[in-house]
Amino acid sequence: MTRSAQATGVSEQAPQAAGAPAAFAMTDGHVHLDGRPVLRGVNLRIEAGEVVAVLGVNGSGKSTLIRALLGLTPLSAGSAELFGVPPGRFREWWRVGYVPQRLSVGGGVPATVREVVASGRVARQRRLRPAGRQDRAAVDRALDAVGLTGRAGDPVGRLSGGQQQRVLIARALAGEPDTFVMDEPTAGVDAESQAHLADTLATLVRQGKTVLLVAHELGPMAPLITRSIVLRDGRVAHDGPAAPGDTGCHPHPGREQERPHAYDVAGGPIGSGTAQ
Ligand SMILES: Nc1ncnc2c1ncn2[C@@H]1O[C@H](COP(=O)(O)OP(=O)(O)OP(=O)(O)O)[C@@H](O)[C@H]1O
Repeated sequence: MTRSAQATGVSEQAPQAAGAPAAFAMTDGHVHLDGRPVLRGVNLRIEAGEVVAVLGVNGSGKSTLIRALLGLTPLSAGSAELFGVPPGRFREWWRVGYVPQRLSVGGGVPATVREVVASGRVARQRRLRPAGRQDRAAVDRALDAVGLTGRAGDPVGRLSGGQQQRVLIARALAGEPDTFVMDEPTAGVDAESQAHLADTLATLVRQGKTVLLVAHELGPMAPLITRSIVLRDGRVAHDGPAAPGDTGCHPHPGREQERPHAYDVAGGPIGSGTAQ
């Protein structure tokens, strides 16, 4: 295990003031895609400072849930809020670092690693102002955090899948947000990149950042997770603390692969009706 994955220590950030709005909230959220219900009556509230894993079988609606929380996929019914504001009216986008499942600048775009990471500063920069010293320093720190300083000048297309995932994480870090949303950051990622991610995540946890991540396999990130939400067929099947060693009837975030996919609250396997 990497050094900081073991250090799940106390947050360096002051606790959230009482009465502060949740980082994410959804009330009776429904999403239909192609006329099919994908999210069905989801209720959840994620406070600032929580480190939450969203688990579930393929097609259970994990990506759709986080996209809906960010306003990237519209709700067909119900409501969502980001820091107390509906996503459509939310303006403080610098507060949220989103790490999508895949790098989308790849195909033929000759952007360098540094350029992609620097794009994470956009929400922080004032319009039409060139990047300043602070921006460059933030990009340098982000590259260093994911171990890609030496690759900064390389086209991203030349990096491995795991390294490209680290570029996306660095892009989110560069914006210095207080909240991270990561969609399967370890999917198809090599062991070295997984260890880097666990290190980075441990640092974020120590800093008191809010983290919401979708994962199939938590691996070295498992000890950092404070809460797990399991989706089943577009509904929340489990929502509770992810205590290490708690293998009772609750899903254990780090052991999905041992028991094919997540388990439901009754301890039985989640139906595979929606698996792809
Ligand atoms: N743009 C879309 N149009 C139509 N259906 C979609 C769209 N995106 C996702 N779906 C469907 O919605 C369901 C939930 O997809 P989603 O990607 O949210 O699941 P997931 O739990 O994140 O799956 P995975 O683990 O495979 O990423 C799936 O059945 C999927 O096929």
